[in-house]
Parts: sequence; C-alpha cells; structure tokens
Amino acid sequence: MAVFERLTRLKSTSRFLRYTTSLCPAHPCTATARIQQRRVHGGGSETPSAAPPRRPFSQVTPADLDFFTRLLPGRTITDPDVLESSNVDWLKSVKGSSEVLLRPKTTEEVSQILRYCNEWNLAVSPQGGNTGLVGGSVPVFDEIILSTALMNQVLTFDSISGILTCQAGCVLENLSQYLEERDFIMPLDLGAKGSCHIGGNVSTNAGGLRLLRYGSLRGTVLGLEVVLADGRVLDCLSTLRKDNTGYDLKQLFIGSEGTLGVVTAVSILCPRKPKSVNVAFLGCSSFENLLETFQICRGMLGEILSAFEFLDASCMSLLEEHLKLTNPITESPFYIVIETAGSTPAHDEEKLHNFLDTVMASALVIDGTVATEETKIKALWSMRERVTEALRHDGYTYKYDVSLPVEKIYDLVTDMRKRLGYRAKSVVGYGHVGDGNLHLNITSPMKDPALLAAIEPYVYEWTSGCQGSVSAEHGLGLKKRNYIYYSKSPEAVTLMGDIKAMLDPKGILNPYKTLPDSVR
Ligand SMILES: O=C(O)CC[C@@H](O)C(=O)O
Ligand SMILES: [Zn+2]
Repeated sequence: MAVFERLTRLKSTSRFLRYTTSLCPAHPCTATARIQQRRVHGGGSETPSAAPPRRPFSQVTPADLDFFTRLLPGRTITDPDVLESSNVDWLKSVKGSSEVLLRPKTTEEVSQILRYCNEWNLAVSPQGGNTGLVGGSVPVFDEIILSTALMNQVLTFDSISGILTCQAGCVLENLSQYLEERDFIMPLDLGAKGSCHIGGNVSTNAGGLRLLRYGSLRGTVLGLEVVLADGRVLDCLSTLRKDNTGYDLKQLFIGSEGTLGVVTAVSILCPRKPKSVNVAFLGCSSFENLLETFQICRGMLGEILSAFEFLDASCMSLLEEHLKLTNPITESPFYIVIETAGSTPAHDEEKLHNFLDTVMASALVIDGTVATEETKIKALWSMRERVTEALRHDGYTYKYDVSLPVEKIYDLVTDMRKRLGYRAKSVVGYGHVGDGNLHLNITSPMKDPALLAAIEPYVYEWTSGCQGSVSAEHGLGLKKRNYIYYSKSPEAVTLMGDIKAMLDPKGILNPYKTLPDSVR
C-alpha cells in the first residue's frame, strides 16, 4: 500500500495552492491490448496517405485571373511570397503549389467565386486559420485557395439567449474576447485559438478542451450559412434551439472539411461566463490511478467540472526541453489538468478542495497545484495546450488522434513504445480523458519510412480492434482519408460518396480530402 504523507498545503497571496504527498514509485503499465486483425479496404502495401494523381481540373488562365481581380480587387493574391504560407500546412508536411489566393469579404463574393470555378472546372481549397493537423486546409496541387480571413465580422449577438452569429473567418480567440466582454464564453476552446477560424472549427467539428462540459459543435451550432459548389447559398442560419422541420442539413457540413460546401456564417449557442474558474494541475503515479481520479472527479465535482485533460511524463520533458516551461509540481509519470467552472466561488473552491483532499488522502494523486487567478490559470493550461508546439521542435512528428474506450487509451502508447523501441525519438500520449480521446504522437529526427511502416497500419488496426475511431477530432483531411474504412462500414463510405456526388458533381471542393481514393 502506498504511504500517504501530506507535506505541504500552502496558500499564497496569489491564491495559488500547492498540495504535495510523497512520490510513489511509478507502476509501468504492462497491459497490451488484444489486437483484432481485420482486413480492411485501403490497407495493403500502398502508402495510403500519399497524394493521389492530380485530377483533370482546369488550370488557372489569365482570363480567370481577370475575373477574380475584377470581383476581388486587391484581394486576388498571386504574389508567390504571400502564397507560400497558404500553400503549406502548420506541420509543414503538406505543400501545394497554388498560384492564386482569394480573400472574399462577403457570402455573395464566395458564391460568385464558386459559381465561376464550378462552371470552369477549377478546383478550390477552402482555408480558415490553416491550423489543421491532417493536411485538410491546404491545396495538394494547384487548387485555388479560398481564404475566409477577411470574413471576420460578428453579425449579431443576443445577450438573452446567448446566441452569436458571425462570419466564418472570425478567429476563435477574438470571439472569446468579444463574448467575455458581454459575460458569455465560446463553448469551444483549443490550443490553436489564436489563429483558427470558427468556420474551420465547424468544418472539422473541432473538439478541444471544453467538450466534456459543453458538448460537441454538433450540439452547440444552431445554424450555418453555406455556399454550395455551384454557388447556391444555403441559408440554414437558424438561431432556434428547437427545429424539427425535417433533415438537419447543417450537420452535413459540420465535420465534412469543406468537401460539401464552404461555411460562410455560423450561429452558435454560447454559455454564460462562469463567475469562478479553478484549474488544478496534478501528478499521478500510474494511468490506473489517473482513471480512478477521473471517476472520483466526476462524482465529486459534477456540474462544475469543465475539463479533465492529461499528458504523460514524456510530454513534460518536451515542454521543458523545447519550450523551457517549468514543471510546477513534482516529477510524475502522468499529469492531469482539471478545470472547474461555476457560479459561486466559495462553493466551487470547497468542492475542489474536498476532491483534492480525497484523491491525495488515497494517494491517487501524488502532487498538485491549484490556480484561481487568470495568469496562473493560463500558465497551468499552457502545460497541456503547448504539447503540440513542443513536439514540432522535437523532429518529424507522426500524429494519431484516436477515440478509444477510456480505460484503454494509454495501453496504445505503452504498446507502441515497446514496439518501436529505439527507432522512435519520442513516443508520447496526451489528450482528452473525459472524451476518451488520445493524442499519440511519435517523433523521429527525420521522416523515416521504415518507422512509419512499423506504426501504420498497426495503430489503425489496434484502434479498430477496440471499435475506436481513427480520427476523434482532427478529421481525415489528406493524410487520413484512406484509413476511413477502419472506422466506417463500406456502406457508410459509399453513401458519403453519393452525397458528395450530389452536392459537388464535378468534385471541385477540397479534392483529395476526407473521402478515400476509392470514392471520388
Ligand atoms: O497535436 C496533437 O496531436 C493534438 C492537438 C490538439 O487536438 C490538442 O488536443 O492539443
Ligand atoms: Zn485534442
């Protein structure tokens, strides 16, 4: 039995609490999941994420440029220096060769662009903040880049219902700031909030850090305005919470990564700004203890729990090494970030402290610190939010974003570590415990085909063997499109293809993305 000893419980003037117990030895997780091998479409010896051949779209001509320049004077960009950053994704792993970047300001302009492109068979790559991680937001070849960057206006905000309506290019952090000034918040928060656009968030059905509390965008998005491939504007920009008048068409565009239409405006239900927010950063000696802490946390914090996130010790090493962040607690095999958001500070703090007393008394948590002040909260959150950035400094990164039964999520990391051994530089696990969503990331000094062959399709077979999803929240984009069959039946994928063919018969919208190469 682990020896429990509380060493300190300090309360500083900054309301930064620190809890410490003696550090238990780590219990390395030895469980290896049973892998159910399954033959799937798209498997085999091909490299499924490689770009397919260019489809026979037209190439941009001087006459096309003339049309765009007249439609968008000063906002039709052909300068290669400006185009460079729009042609490459954030991870710098997918690079297109588009020669035109269009920056519409209005839905009508988007409609005219698409009508023209559809007529002349020109492919289009819609782009928001270009923060995606699956190569979904950049051209693969010479597709015209349609940026939402200048569609950045809030259209309406109803302070009684909390419903915000805005253009697709609003940056998530700007929306959060706009709402906070009005005592509301966005139901969505992500590490990329400073750059990502709400239209991109909706198009990828981004999950993020608050999904545990506020649910997915499939629930909080009330309406969408979408421009279809042929330029028709689909006005589903409802602000109703209840509307059962037939098919919920907006759901087709949420998570379809710009392959069915370009989202131009969004209405979204926003929660009230909580009056009290606390963040606890805790250390655990094993993933089993972390899961038990999660169970207790749900029971004891209940309605005020807004996030339960984790990172492992390898993530912490990368944060320290590459970003020079300082671990605020004793070194531990696992770290948890818990956020509470409620309306009565004293009540919330009491609940949180009762919870912390319980998990520390049972030695489930070996060390921890709590923040209630904004800058300290931000500092604690950055330990979780900046792991992706730290990984980018570590080398070439292989990224996996899987949904699994929560009790299995770390088995995949330990199994992969064992499988890859010294061949990988880092094998790390972090993610959204509350959502059963693991981010398994593996790095190597350089892109290494032999290492990749050891990871894939094994990681997808492992996931599908647990009835998991090969893309929990990042989408399929270019990189994961051919792995869709690990998580969806052939019938479902065929139906997706039928819907694509109906809405975009020429296939001009974000080609080579989401749908596997076997379905066009
Ligand atoms: O980089 C990743 O793998 C995850 C990014 C993001 O979804 C997160 O939760 O931090
Ligand atoms: Zn995530």
